[in-house]
Amino acid sequence: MDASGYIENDSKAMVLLMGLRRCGKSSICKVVFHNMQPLDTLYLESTSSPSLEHFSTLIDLAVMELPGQLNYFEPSYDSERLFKSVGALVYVIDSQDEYMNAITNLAMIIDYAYKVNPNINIEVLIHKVDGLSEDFKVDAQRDIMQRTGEELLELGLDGVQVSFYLTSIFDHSIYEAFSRIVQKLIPEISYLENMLDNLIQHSKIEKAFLFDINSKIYVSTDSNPVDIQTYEVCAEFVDVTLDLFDLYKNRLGPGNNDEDGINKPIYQELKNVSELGNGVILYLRQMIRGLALVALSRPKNADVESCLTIADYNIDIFKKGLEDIWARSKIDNSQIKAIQNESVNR
Ligand SMILES: Nc1nc2c(ncn2[C@@H]2O[C@H](COP(=O)(O)OP(=O)(O)OP(=O)(O)O)[C@@H](O)[C@H]2O)c(=O)[nH]1
Repeated sequence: MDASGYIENDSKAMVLLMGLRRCGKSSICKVVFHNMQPLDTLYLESTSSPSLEHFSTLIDLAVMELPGQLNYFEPSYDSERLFKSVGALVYVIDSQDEYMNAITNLAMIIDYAYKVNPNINIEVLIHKVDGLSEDFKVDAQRDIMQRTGEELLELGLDGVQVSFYLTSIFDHSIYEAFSRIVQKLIPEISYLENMLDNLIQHSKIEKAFLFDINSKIYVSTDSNPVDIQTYEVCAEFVDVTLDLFDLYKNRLGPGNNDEDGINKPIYQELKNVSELGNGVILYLRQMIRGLALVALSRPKNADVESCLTIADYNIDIFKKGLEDIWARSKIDNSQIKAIQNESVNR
């Protein structure tokens, strides 16, 4: 595996989701990757065996959920192979429950994971914060960070980098956290950020996100800080666009028949532009591999039509750049595989 968390043999970045029982792992997977309504997770049954979710954005990603009751360190379980193939370890702590056991468990897992795979990203979700008051949230975060630091110090692991996120499935915080976790696994992330910076500078755009349409995780954004409300507006725009698109997607094309004379639907690129009551313009355009660019702009006194024409033109160029990056990353992967095969055959 390279530094960015790729599994050498199948070029997939793996995210491992762990935590004690009932901390919320399955709910996170269901809400983020299967669009389940948060309230419906109340009735989820306890997970008894590891489950795997695949999704393809600019990178192919796999999220594996390990059940809380599994003992990863018993000899029959090949933990070493598992941890070696992981790019990010996401550990979920239930902030509404007594969390000392979880912190001890987390420190033990970090100790093991870090020895097996020093490149692993350690990410901690302080989860279910919807039930906590603002003050309590900050206190819980400080307390969990401090206690984790102390546990790691005791194990001689004080140099290990651990990132913490406050999350809940009842708002957008879980998507924001997953976005940041996934971005760390994308080797081309700095190019993408530069390209988005260029795009917004030349197109009167205030903020742009590159969304994975299915999960609404953003795989990249420009370098301006992310304001969660802007993210929410853009994520909801993805939902509205998909709903509208589903209504019309089977439009048949007159004269667009296949060799058996059957009328085929016309391929339509996903695109939506909408002006809100406060003058904000939202723009969505399909890119490659399940990705969509969503941009927010406030043209104020400028001519909206000409702003959109310029944006269209620049987004065409951005899309070509994205196709180039994708083509290049495929070549790089196949070269790595060829080199690996060669060294195996020698
Ligand atoms: N308030 C609140 N409840 C949550 C949140 N996320 C999950 N839950 C609830 O927590 C309970 C346990 O969630 P699960 O997803 O089944 O937990 P799990 O970690 O997969 O549990 P095991 O499968 O036993 O390992 C469910 O009743 C969820 O509705 C959250 O963000 N806020």
